[in-house]
Amino acid sequence: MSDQHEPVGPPDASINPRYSGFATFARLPRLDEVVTADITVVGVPFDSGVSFRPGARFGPAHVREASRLLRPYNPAQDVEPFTTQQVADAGDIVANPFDLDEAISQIESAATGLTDGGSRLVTIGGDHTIALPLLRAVAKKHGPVTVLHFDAHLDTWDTYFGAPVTHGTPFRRASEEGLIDLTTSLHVGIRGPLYSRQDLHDDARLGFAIISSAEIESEGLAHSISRMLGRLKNSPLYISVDIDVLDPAHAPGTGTPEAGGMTSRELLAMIRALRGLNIVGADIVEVAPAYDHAQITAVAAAHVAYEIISAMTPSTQSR
Ligand SMILES: N=C(N)NCCCC(=O)O
Ligand SMILES: [Zn+2]
Ligand SMILES: [Zn+2]
Repeated sequence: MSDQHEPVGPPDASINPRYSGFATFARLPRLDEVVTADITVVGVPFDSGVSFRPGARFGPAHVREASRLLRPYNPAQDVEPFTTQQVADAGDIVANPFDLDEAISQIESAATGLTDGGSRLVTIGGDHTIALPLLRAVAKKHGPVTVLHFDAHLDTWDTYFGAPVTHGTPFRRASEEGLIDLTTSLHVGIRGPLYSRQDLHDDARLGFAIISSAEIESEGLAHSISRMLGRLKNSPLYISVDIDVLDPAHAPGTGTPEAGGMTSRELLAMIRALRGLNIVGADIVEVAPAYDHAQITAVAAAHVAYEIISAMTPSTQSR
């Protein structure tokens, strides 16, 4: 935590209209306007890894725009995430749209640079490919991490068109590379058709347990939360939220929508339950504004990021 300096929060919305000015996440200061940040929000406008609808490269700008309405006090977690600690927006990481390998290494090195001073990253994508370089950066610092992955999709497939690095494959690569804890990692919200039964066997072998969307419905939210917490233990936790974990009614603006998903209320409740765990980083990916309506998806993503940042906030007002 940055001591000596009072945190700079968002400007007062009753003095500066919240719809004016450049969009940073939650109207927070830019990283270059503060001395250091405890939590850094960064965008990765990259979607060259998608298998279906493109457009998640425009996700960061869309989520920032919708995040203008967020307020400083989060009653659901009883925290002031922007007062207790310094949160700042680092802008966007440059990722080459024509060279996937270069993009991946640009993301890894930018993420490494942004976290070298101890700041934790909350990344807004971008398609799910970006989770791989982000996990590489996180595992360099923390060793293998618990991955808590909210998604309709497993994203542990092997290749698409022979390509090993895509938005459907980041967690297989991460598992193979030893970036994740194989005994504690978990998918939440899985549903929909697969390529074959084998997908589930491979997924288990790669280190993931599953709380499906159907299980949340049949067993209830409280049961799912306790199953989730039981699996996670207390190793360093990385949270990856593919916004398509939400039902298309709650998140139409995404590239590979699947019917029968979670509500935003359920997702926010599951994230709030992570408070107090050792969250070392997070991403929110797959927001594709071209398919969004009335910012439905972007509002959900902004709130997901806000709840994650709140869950990362120390409870004691330690300043
Ligand atoms: N990561 C996301 N959103 N989707 C992966 C879907 C891969 C497929 O086309 O089967
Ligand atoms: Zn997905
Ligand atoms: Zn995904």
